Amino acid sequence: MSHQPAPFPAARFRRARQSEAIRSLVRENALCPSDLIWPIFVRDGEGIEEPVPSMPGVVRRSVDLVAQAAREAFAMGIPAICLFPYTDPALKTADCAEAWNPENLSNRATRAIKAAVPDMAVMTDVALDPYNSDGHDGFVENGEIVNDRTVEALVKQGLSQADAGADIIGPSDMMDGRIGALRQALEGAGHSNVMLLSYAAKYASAFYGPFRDAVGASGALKGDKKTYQMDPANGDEALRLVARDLGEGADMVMVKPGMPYLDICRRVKTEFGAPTFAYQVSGEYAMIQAAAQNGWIDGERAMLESLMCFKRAGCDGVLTYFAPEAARALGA
Ligand SMILES: NCC(=O)CCC(=O)O
Repeated sequence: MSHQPAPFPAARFRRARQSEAIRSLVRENALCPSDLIWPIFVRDGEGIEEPVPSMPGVVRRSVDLVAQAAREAFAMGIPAICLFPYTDPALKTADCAEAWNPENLSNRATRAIKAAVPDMAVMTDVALDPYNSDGHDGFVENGEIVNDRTVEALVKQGLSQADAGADIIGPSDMMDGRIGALRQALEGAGHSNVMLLSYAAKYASAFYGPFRDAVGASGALKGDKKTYQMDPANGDEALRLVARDLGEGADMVMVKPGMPYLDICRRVKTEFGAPTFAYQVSGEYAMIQAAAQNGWIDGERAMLESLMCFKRAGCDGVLTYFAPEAARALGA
């Protein structure tokens, strides 16, 4: 910015901060429930809500209660929900076949939500980790996570999700070439309106720990995900990945985790101007909740501040476990 402010006292910046009325007039960004995508955990059974200990306030819900939660969230102005299945360990195999079972938890939950709240957008997760006995997002051969055979499986998984009624498919696997393969397959199967929200810049992060508890993947994972998820030291690479995924047919892109990566969000938005989302991941959620529960921070203020900062960094929206709480705090 080359513009120089007038010298003091002509310029007194505190004039614009003197009251809530004035502050609201000059506020540069706004946070609303329509900015939020709510990730939820689905489990088997009926009438079950089971707390996730490492994510205070978050539960795993059976499909019937997922539909009810979706109805309530949509009534609060939250436009989209994102499904993550807690898969029975007995269904986790090396061939990951449960991932494209039309009757798997994610597909059943999608159909239940679309039946209960047809106007709510349902987003699903494309990656093999919830179904893989090795806990990885791709197939493991001789200790290596193989790319191209995994992409073929991801396409089957994505198509089964689109067939179940998903509006937005979110490939979170970080294999190379999956966006183009999915886009081509969706077009070929008559799903040309199904959107791809690419987890384009997904980092190999320590902040995913509580999520792995929530989906029951902590025990299964052998090794780490550093050969496919990004090195937290890299920024330019994120731009190359976003360019690649937009070029292959992604409609929207994501940066993940969120709070430690706001510089990446800003660079992506400024460079491409595409719909840009951040994922405020489980570890970020858990840190705020744990500090609030200890009385160390004001939980509601910290939540709203963290979400507003995503907007300021250029994000069009945020995936956050706080979605319903934030919508309530925003007066929905
Ligand atoms: N594919 C989805 C995730 O890995 C979520 C991570 C988190 O919330 O920690």
